[in-house]
Amino acid sequence: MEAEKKAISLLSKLRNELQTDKPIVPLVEKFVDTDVWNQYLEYQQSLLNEGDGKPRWFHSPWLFVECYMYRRIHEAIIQSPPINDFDVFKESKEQNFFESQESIIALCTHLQELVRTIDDLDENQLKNEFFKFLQISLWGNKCDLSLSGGESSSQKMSIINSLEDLKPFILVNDFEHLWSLLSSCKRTREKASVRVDIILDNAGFELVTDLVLADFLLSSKLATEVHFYGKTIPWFVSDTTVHDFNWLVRQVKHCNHKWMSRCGADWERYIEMGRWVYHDHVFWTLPHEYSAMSQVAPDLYAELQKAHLILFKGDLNYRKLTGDRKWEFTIPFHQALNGFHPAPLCSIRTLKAEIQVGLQPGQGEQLSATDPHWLTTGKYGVFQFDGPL
Ligand SMILES: O=P(O)(O)OC[C@@]1(O)O[C@H](CO)[C@@H](O)[C@@H]1O
Ligand SMILES: [Mn+2]
Repeated sequence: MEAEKKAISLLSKLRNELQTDKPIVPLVEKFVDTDVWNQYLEYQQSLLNEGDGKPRWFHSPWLFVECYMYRRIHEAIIQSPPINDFDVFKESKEQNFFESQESIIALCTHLQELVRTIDDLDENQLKNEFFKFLQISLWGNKCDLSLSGGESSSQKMSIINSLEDLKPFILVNDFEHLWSLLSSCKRTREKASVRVDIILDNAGFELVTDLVLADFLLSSKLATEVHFYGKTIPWFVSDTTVHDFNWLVRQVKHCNHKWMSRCGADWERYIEMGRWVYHDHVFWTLPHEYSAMSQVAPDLYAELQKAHLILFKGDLNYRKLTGDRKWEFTIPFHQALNGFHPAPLCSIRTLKAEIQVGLQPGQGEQLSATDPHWLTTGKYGVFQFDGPL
């Protein structure tokens, strides 16, 4: 109880600093990333030459202060032993999973039925199925808990039946590039292994859509191994940690629905066999944009270079890919990536923040005229690809 009281008082102090636009203060508790964070703070400070020269909550880049807020929430917890590994968002992540049960059952059933006949599918049918699983994973990204302020954001309807209706809301669709990349890897068989890396976003329903996609990639032989990347600390409310990942696979396996538990058993086997590999890296919960990765986390960059394709899930990843800058809508994605190119990559993201690149001339303006909130509601999505150099 003493520890809880301490954590709560640190959290109210944080809320007060935020609400009254206090200066952003260095982190104090020693942790693996404390020094890197404080260096970044100094860097932000060096960019300022007005006022008292201190970055403040209302006057600093949103990407930076938003990440900082989640890092400070974590600091309040690690400063309060013995509850120092408590996940403040665990309950809402689990609730999202349970509330989406019916949709999850529908997805697992679809996958299991498909897998049984997958070898009989012709090229075109396989391509259609691949596109379906990608769309499921895309719209799964609507279900984050950060945009809704932690309020329930589960998937109650079966997503598979909505895919056709949602197609007009895909603003950039580079699906053909993904298909030709993976199908040519498979056809030419020049590579013994084909590796797809998925930079995960939210736990709960979205994670199921990602695992179902990853399962399809193996079952269809479009990939031979899938590597996942999650967060090392609770992040943006719903983001996946290793505990969420393992918890979800266990839950799916122990569910008393035949096809759902079959999925869970398959997934556990993939992990045991090393066909699915989960990676942790502290870089994902730093405030840096991804063009800084090769400098700040060269080991992670080198790991990503081993992939034939990297899928970046979600809105925050998109903001970090593009540096969260005020780009023109028509700037090419490749340019906005600012030199970040460990391997061919694709962003799978519903739009929840005011940034979008790579649109056709006039497309953004037209959307603004017809739907003023198109950038932030999660109603629209993209498959945006940056291919081999
Ligand atoms: O990365 P995700 O889960 O798709 O979205 C995270 C998000 O909801 O959090 C922020 C708002 O707090 C925005 O960057 C974004 O809309
Ligand atoms: Mn998220």
